[in-house]
Amino acid sequence: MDCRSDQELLEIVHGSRLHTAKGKVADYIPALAKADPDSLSVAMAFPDGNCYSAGDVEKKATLQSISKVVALALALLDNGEEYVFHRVGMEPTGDPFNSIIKLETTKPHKPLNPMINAGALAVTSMIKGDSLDERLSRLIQLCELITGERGIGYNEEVAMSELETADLNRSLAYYLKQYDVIEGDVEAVMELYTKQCAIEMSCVGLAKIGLVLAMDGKDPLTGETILPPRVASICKTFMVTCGMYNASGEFAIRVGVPAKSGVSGGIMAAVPYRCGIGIFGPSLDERGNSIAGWDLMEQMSKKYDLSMF
Ligand SMILES: NC(=O)CC[C@H](N)C(=O)O
Repeated sequence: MDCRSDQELLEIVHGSRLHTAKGKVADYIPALAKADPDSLSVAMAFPDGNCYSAGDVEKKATLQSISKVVALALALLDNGEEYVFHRVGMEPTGDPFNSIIKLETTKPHKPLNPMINAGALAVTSMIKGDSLDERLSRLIQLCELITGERGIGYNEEVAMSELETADLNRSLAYYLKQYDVIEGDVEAVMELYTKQCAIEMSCVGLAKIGLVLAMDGKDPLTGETILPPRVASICKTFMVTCGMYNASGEFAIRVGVPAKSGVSGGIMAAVPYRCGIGIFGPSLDERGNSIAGWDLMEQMSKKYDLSMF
């Protein structure tokens, strides 16, 4: 049985909210430390157009690593599979998202997948456009097309805060430039990447992204192809193998759906042919996933039998 009311979700939110106290808001990007650790919101979007939600649904938050999925889709559309995977691999790392270690030990020196920071920086550098503004607006336009929402923007304070403190990401990007994985100006890539990570939406927007991926790239109401099925399939596969950082294996066992998280506490999930799920809950566990969001996903997976395995 699928969810049929906001009230059903509210009951699950009440239970999961108890977990927020056990986690911690990300503070390595100083502006993210301002988030309310007790905040929690969830939305489930269905192919029939119904969307149920509960918690602090109106609150917008930044995508952070969830943006890596949309950026990958755009880089694939711009360059094709062969070009992209010549520069970025397809394997999970088992390491934290910002780790540099395998970049040096793997030969050739290309990032192992597009969901870790090194891989995402390479992918972002492949987005086409004549200027940084054009590249960013193409990415935002794709977000608008997928969510069906207009007026999506990015949070300037969060973007600046990350750009000023992103020394680790900067070192990953310069390392990649050395080995020609990133071409062109590293600082421009850094600026685009931090703005991309700071794109803002509510949990409803996240659920809509999940829904389009769940429906193989189609808008279920109009039947319009928003992303080619192959692109949607690649995105979902990476979400299963690498979407929840170095907790992706455990998440597959406990929840069993393609999902991508971000350090703002977002989780975007695509339950094949059933629904899209969006969550924001800024309090994180030690691996950088929303602690209450993870619990919500587990409870929803049990209640609605969501696991694809
Ligand atoms: N895990 C994340 O959400 C990381 C995104 C963040 N902008 C970073 O690059 O560190």
